[in-house]
Amino acid sequence: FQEFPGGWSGSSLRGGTMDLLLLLLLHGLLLLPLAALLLYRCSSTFQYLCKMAFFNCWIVAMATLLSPFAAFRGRSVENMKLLRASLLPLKRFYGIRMRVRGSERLQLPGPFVIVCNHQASLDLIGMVEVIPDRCVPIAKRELLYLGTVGWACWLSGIIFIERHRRDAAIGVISRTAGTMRRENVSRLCVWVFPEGTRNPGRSMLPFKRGAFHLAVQAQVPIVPIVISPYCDFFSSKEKRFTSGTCTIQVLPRVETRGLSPKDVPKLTESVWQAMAKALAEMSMSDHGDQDTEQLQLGEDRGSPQGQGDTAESSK
Ligand SMILES: CCCCCCCCCCCCCC(=O)SCCNC(=O)CCNC(=O)[C@H](O)C(C)(C)COP(=O)(O)OP(=O)(O)OC[C@H]1O[C@@H](n2cnc3c(N)ncnc32)[C@H](O)[C@@H]1OP(=O)(O)O
Ligand SMILES: CCCCCCCC/C=C\CCCCCCCC(=O)OC[C@@H](O)COP(=O)(O)O
Repeated sequence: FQEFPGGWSGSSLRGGTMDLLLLLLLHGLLLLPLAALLLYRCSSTFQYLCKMAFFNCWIVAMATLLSPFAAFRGRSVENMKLLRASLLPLKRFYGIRMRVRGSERLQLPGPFVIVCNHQASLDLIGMVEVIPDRCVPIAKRELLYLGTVGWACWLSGIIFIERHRRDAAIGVISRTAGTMRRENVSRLCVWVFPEGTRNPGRSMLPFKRGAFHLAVQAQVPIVPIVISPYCDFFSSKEKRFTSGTCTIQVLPRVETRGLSPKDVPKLTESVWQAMAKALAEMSMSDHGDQDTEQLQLGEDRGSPQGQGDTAESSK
């Protein structure tokens, strides 16, 4: 290499450039987290995206970690305990305060079907707050293809249906009813989102009938659960996700003993009405807050089989 005036050689010049690049890279590495932090503080959209990314990453990470342990047991509803435990901390990360009302209504000795409104994937956080032991959700088949998440769901006994293949879905539901009847001794409960898809906001879609056929076929009670609207702290449309309070209201159970398939439309409608009323009351009051008096009035007026009181637990 040719000598430069001042004694700089080509290689030392290249070395200097490398040093400069390294310095810039180091600054970049230091500045990037700072910039991200600043953006997180200033932009609610960025905050929403980060929180949702964390939600999905957490689920994938937990599924990947836990599936091998669950696999030791094989496909079993007992694995739901692992899945539940892994999702329980999420509410703390997000600063979501959960209030559960009427949880004693879930302490039934026999099997039953839970029906719950479905606003967003965030419902998982509410679901794990109240889901009883030996209870499996019915989920869309697409979840089965989400790698380790699908594997974890399958190992936990989650029931998959193809929503667009009605006959196949009805077949799965009938077999589930059979299992519920057979496993009467060791009680199996099923959790269904009867809207059949996510529906953000303060209203509910008309219910699909599968959950109600299931309960009638198995001759087991239906326990409706209403999760208060997330609007105060979460909106996927507005890309907003802050901390907040969520109320989960367990409604009185509805008996199905003696009912036949022809009673299903009326049964579906009456449960929808009871849940819509509870949801409307929650929407009107702050954070889905409701006083006990209102609830008891609701029970007297509304549901066919009012049971239990309205104990509240705040977690
Ligand atoms: C760490 C790892 C963590 C992992 C976390 C993951 C956790 C996962 C959590 C999981 C969360 C996942 C959350 C999710 O994935 S939510 C999505 C999945 N859930 C659902 O789809 C809800 C259940 N679906 C239904 O109930 C639908 O009814 C089906 C799919 C069955 C049909 O839908 P469709 O739109 O076609 O119908 P329709 O309801 O208007 O009914 C039409 C006709 O069919 C009759 N009919 C219906 N059913 C039955 C029956 N069983 N026996 C006899 N007849 C039946 C009915 O009476 C009616 O006839 P008629 O009365 O008009 O004459
Ligand atoms: C090899 C493949 C690798 C795949 C990588 C997996 C990435 C998966 C990321 C996150 C998994 C999160 C799963 C959350 C499940 C939430 C359940 C849920 O809310 O399902 C929606 C369903 O009720 C209704 O769906 P639609 O509203 O009809 O739509």
